Amino acid sequence: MPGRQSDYTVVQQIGVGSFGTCCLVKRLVDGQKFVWKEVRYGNMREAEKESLVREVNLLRDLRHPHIVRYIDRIVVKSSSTLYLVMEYCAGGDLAQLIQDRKQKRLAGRLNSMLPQEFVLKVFYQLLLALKELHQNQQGKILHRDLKPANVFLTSAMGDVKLGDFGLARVLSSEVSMAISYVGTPYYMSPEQVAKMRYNESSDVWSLGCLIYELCALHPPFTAKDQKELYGKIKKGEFRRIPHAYSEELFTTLSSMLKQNPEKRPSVESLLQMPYINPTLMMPK
Ligand SMILES: CNC(=O)c1c(C)[nH]c(/C=C2\C(=O)Nc3ccc(Cl)cc32)c1C
Repeated sequence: MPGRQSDYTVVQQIGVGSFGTCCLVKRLVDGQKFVWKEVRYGNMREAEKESLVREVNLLRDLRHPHIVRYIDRIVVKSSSTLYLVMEYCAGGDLAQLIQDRKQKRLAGRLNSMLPQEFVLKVFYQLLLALKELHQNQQGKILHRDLKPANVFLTSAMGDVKLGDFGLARVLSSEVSMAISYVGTPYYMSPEQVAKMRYNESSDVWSLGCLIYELCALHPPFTAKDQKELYGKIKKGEFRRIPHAYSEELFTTLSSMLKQNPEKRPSVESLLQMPYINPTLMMPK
């Protein structure tokens, strides 16, 4: 049964997500911390509202260790606002972590780079999350907005959970594009630039961009404006990640950033790589 706003108290605003404000909240009955995200549906068309309800019901039923758990939903009709109550991730998001490391590098501090062991852990856990979404029993879910700000840490340098997804599919393409790409669309795939269909291999492209950025502390394609960025994405040239990271990892990322979606590795094939999947390295 859906909860009520009065079941929670707002502790503080902690971010502005792609669909609205994020607040740290406490459940009054037990003091447990959660995050709720406001989704203002007042300006949505009827069809969008109906698919939003279907999408939230689908996401509510997802249970996976590397996907942020949807806990509850609260509808406040008077303000046409949906509050999605979700699992609290005390480590914040990967965008903050990358920003912190960039500050360290600018300050000339040593060890500003993220350890390869941590990068590979994030790589593996996000592959498991994408596998769960793409092979979901109730229908394939594409993330469509995989980026550091949508990946959350359970603690500092801890495990990661994928959040803030699926809703982009609900909204009409112009609305979701407008909201999803409030910032610069660094992770947009060549097929999205060409306004072609988005599919699982587009999520693989975005994951390749994300893991590249964890290594280089900047995306593979950067530009001063969107036109230049789209040109670079279509050209497909990018520098090697720092040599502190293995040739194996750079080769894998290069395969994920292939222009032709059909040439990119699948999530399944990436999970079969022993250097990524620790369960494959266990002694027989
Ligand atoms: C400065 N921000 C933070 O410290 C922070 C922390 C500790 N957690 C978060 C964000 C979330 C969090 O902790 N759980 C979430 C579930 C879904 C979404 Cl879209 C966001 C979150 C943030 C933004």
